[in-house]
Parts: sequence; structure tokens; C-alpha cells
Amino acid sequence: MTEFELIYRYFKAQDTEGASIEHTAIIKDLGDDAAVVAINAPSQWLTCVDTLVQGRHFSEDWQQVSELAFAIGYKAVAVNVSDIVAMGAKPHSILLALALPERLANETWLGEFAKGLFHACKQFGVRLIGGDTTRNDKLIISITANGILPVAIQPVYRSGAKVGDKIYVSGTIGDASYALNYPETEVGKQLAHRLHMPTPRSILGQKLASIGLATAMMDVSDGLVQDLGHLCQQSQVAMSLQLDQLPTSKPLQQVELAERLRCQLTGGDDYELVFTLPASVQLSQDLLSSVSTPVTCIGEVIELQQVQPVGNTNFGSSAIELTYQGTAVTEQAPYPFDGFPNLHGYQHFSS
Ligand SMILES: Nc1ncnc2c1ncn2[C@@H]1O[C@H](COP(=O)(O)OP(=O)(O)O)[C@@H](O)[C@H]1O
Ligand SMILES: Cc1ncc(C[n+]2csc(CCOP(=O)(O)OP(=O)(O)O)c2C)c(N)n1
Ligand SMILES: [Mg+2]
Repeated sequence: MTEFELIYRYFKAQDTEGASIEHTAIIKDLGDDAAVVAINAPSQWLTCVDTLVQGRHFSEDWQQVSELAFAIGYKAVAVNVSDIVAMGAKPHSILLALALPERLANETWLGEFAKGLFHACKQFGVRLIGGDTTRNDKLIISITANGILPVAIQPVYRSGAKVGDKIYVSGTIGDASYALNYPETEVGKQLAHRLHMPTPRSILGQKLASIGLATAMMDVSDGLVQDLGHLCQQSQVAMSLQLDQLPTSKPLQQVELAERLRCQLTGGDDYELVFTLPASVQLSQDLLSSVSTPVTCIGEVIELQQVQPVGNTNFGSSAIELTYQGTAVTEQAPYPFDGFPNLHGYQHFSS
């Protein structure tokens, strides 16, 4: 199979079923030097890119890479859709840059990978409009995602959280991390789908932006504390998190408390949304009608004791206070932990 046969065979023929009205703006997709999308002036165009690397974002092991072809295709789209919806926008299209090992350039692997990729595309309403294919010794998948937002709707940034706001998180957290760390356990197996096929909270993110009440929002990719640290830094606030309120899936409830909390606070890979709302807003069913994802209040925004420099990489842990059943969790009294936990989340580089 040549490079061009590969592209046309696996990525050119997209199912047009489920294409949205905005997709009519795609004038040219795969096949030319660039995709062409008509810009509807009263809309805002959002764009982001995320890369998944073999051995870093999914297993190094070739056997696993083979078995997980569908899930890897799905997850590559899902994590990008997650960034778009964390701004409140509607996902529109993606570009796929694939560095493909020779041993995966076959019908079995590419067929499953493309199936997973297009399954996610269909589920989240995005069209593949271009990309690039190269050969490499390891599998690297880089996806650029685009989204749209009417000008009348404000994107929800990380920078708007205010003292007194309540902090909410969607779904449940800690599942993906547990599945990654304990894949052979019964609970790990029950949670494997949360690691391999995360669900970006597309409807919830868009709804929160459209009702215009969320003061800040982001998705949890690196770990709750570290990611909330970014939100604190950009909003120049601190936060108080109630550990007994963290939403926990049925399988994860069976795990010993301290270990479960470590997964929830630092694990990452959940792709849930965290957002802040003024305390006066009651998150009623009405407000979230048409959103099936549960949301849970996990704490509140408090005053920052001292302004933090932008480059402070320890900001996450220093700006976030933990309480458990109304009592502060501190170095001196770390209960329910034996010792105060390391709250760093996932970092590609750390010194
Ligand atoms: N190599 C890079 N060049 C330019 N911008 C970058 C680069 N890496 C990250 N960024 C930007 O830094 C910000 C944080 O990146 P990242 O932690 O990857 O975000 P997220 O967790 O939302 O995917 C984003 O706005 C991203 O666009
Ligand atoms: C083999 C393997 N090791 C580790 C992880 C955990 N992991 C890898 S990257 C990551 C954080 C998210 O990835 P990143 O590239 O930082 O995404 P971004 O924050 O840019 O959205 C996590 C929790 C994993 N899923 N698989
Ligand atoms: Mg990250």
C-alpha cells in the first residue's frame, strides 16, 4: 500500500450521515494543499492541537497497540473535542497528522483505527478535513481540532473564577488513573473503558457557555489539583476542595480511601469538565435540561493569600486547600492520608 492509497482508503471516505449544517461550510476537505472552510463572519473559530505518543499516552507494547487500535483512534479525537468543549464551543472539524510505523500500515490496524476515529467523529459531530501521513518507528497521532461559537456567546476561559464561586466537576473522577495503575485488578478492568475511551462532555460544555453563567472552565487532563492550579493562577484566586464530595464511580468506591483520593486528585486522563459558578446560581435540572451528565459541587473559590508569579509551577498545590469532612488536611494532620500527599499531576517535563 502506498502512502496515497493509505490516505484515500482509510481516511477519504467519510460517512456523511450525521453531518451538520455547519459542515456545508467545508468547501474542500482531504486531497489538496489545505482544507477550505467558508467563514461565517458572525461566528468565532476556535482551534487547538493535542498529540498522543506511543509509550506516553498509550502503551509502548505492540501487542496492546494492536489490540487497542479502535480505542486509540477514538481517544485521539475525544481528547481534542474535550479541549474545544471546555471553551464552550461546538466541535466542527479535525486534521489528523499520523506518524505511522511500518508494522501498523496494514488493513487490520488501520481499519480498526479509522473505525474508532470516525466513530468518535460521528458521536461528537466533527468531520476530518485533512492531515498528514509520515512513517516513524513509533506511533504518534497529532490532531488539530476546530470549533465554532456564535459571537453572541462568550467562550469560557480559565481566567474568570471569582472569590465565593462554587466549583463543579462533571461525571466521576479518578477512574482513568486507577485503570492505568491497576490494569489487572477487577476494579481496573471495570474502569478500563474510562482510560481508553474517555467521554468529552460536549453537550454540558456548550450548554454552560450558552447560559452564560460559568465564570471559568477547563477539562481535567493532567489531574484535578494541577489543572485547577492553572485555573487559580489565571484567575488569581485560591480554592478549597472538599475531598468527601469528589464524585466517585461505583467501581472506584471499592478502593481504599487514600489510594482512591490520590487517583482523583493527581491521576488525570479523565477529560471531565471543571467549572465555577457564582454561589447565587442554583444548578437546577431546568438549567441543565438536555444534559445527561451529572455535575457535583466539590468546593469553593477563596481569596489568594499572595499574588503568584506566572512561572510558578508549584502553583497548583499551593493555591488549593483540601478539607475532609469539614477538617483541613495539612502536613500536621494529613487524615485521611497517612502523610500529606504529593499533589503534582501529570507533567511531561519535571525537574
Ligand atoms: N509547543 C507549543 N507551542 C505553542 N503553544 C503551546 C505549545 N504547547 C502548548 N501550548 C499552549 O499552551 C497552553 C497549555 O497547553 P496544554 O497544557 O497542552 O493545554 P491542554 O491541557 O488544555 O491541552 C495551550 O494554550 C496551548 O495551545
Ligand atoms: C502508557 C501511559 N502512561 C501514562 C498515561 C497517563 N497520561 C499520559 S499523558 C497524561 C496527561 C494528558 O496528556 P497531555 O499530553 O498532557 O494532554 P493535555 O494536557 O495537553 O491535554 C496522562 C494522565 C497513559 N494514559 N498511558
Ligand atoms: Mg497536559
